[in-house]
Amino acid sequence: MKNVDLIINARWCLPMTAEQLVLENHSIVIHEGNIVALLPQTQAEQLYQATQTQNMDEHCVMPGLINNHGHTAMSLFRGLADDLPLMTWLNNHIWPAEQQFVGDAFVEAGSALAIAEMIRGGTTCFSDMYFFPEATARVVDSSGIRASLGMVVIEFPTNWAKDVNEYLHKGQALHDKYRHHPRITTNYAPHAPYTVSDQTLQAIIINAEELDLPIQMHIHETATEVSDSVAQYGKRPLARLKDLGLLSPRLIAVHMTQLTEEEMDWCAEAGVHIAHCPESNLKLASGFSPIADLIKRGVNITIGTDGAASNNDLDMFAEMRQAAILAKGVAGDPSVVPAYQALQMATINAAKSLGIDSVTGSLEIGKAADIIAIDLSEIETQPFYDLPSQLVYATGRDKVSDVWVAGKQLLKQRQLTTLNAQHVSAQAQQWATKIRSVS
Ligand SMILES: CSC[C@H]1O[C@@H](n2cnc3c(O)ncnc32)[C@H](O)[C@@H]1O
Ligand SMILES: [Zn+2]
Repeated sequence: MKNVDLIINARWCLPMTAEQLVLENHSIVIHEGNIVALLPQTQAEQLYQATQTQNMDEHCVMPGLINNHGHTAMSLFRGLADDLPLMTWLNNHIWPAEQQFVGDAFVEAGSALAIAEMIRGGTTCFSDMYFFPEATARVVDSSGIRASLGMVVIEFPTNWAKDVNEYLHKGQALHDKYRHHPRITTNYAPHAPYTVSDQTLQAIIINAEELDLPIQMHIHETATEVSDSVAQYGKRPLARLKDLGLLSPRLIAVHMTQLTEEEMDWCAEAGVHIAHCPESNLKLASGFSPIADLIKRGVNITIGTDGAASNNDLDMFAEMRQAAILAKGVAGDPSVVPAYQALQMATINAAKSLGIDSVTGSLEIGKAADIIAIDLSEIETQPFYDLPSQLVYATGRDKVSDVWVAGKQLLKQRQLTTLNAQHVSAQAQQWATKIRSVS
């Protein structure tokens, strides 16, 4: 008998390693944060002795979800400015509010709120793009979640940095500080084609190559972005970025709602990843990303919620369902984006885009134990025929009962274990009082 830290016995297990592989009555054996075995429960009982055993008798366990694009601290702006198109929302509401309120304390409180919501919704890893990422990093560190934090660049002065040099310098400092952290990685995060110059993008491409990092950027979010670029540069944004050499497997292009056939071919040829944010795109009426056409070409599609100021939640279960359903409507074909594919987008595809698929994104021996348990015993998930279908089309985030990241339990029977829910809520309410009083 081998001694191990934890065994999770699950009625159903969806490891996300091979299409439609559903394991029944299996055990996930975890030691020092990693998965050391995944085998039938009867065998596990003979081979391993665990310090702790968790029986998930009516649950499905699967890899934690990866929210591949968001602005965590913006959770404090949830509901501040709704029902507006993107540029009105940004220019008249969000950017002025950010100028007034965003700082280290705001980002720490907003990140705690967002991370608490994500853990309760089964998200074990997120990719972020926001100011004061060191404040987010502190909450990532203390909460136990996993994250890829953006080294942001936006070419106007903000409370975070006054010019490009300062943005790049502060980004580099973040990278240096966390380069050996077991759960924090970094990415370059130039905001958008309309806020970052050619020269800066060229510098970012070189830096990303040197540090071997992904680059995330809002691209082709709206038709206005595309027509403005044609007026300013004589090119659509993607053509401009292609000429600069940005299209590569490093790039995670966020949104991509406006795409020609030729542009989709470029993405496929260059190995560009896409962070599809269907709810944010729908709410801002930005358009729809043609993900079924992109998938046909072999483009790796991942899913993000975007910030809670535009979504207005960080619910990856809702986002998976929206991605699957919207794709069918846009393609006029119900067979596109079946449930399993939506689950892949929210797990292994995102891990690949972030360069962390050797660590997370599926339940496999040697990977970190980033695991969620979903209770399938309730009325809403009866009867039961097909596990992926049930998870995407019938289950909600409220059915996530338990969450582990690197083997540490962050949610236990729906209770947060590393964040104080009352304190997080109280802080958010205090910020709202302040924001309300001056808005
Ligand atoms: C450089 S930090 C991120 C920056 O992006 C803003 N933002 C939030 N959501 C969106 C979106 O959907 N499109 C473009 N920009 C967005 C956020 O407010 C920060 O200023
Ligand atoms: Zn965004």
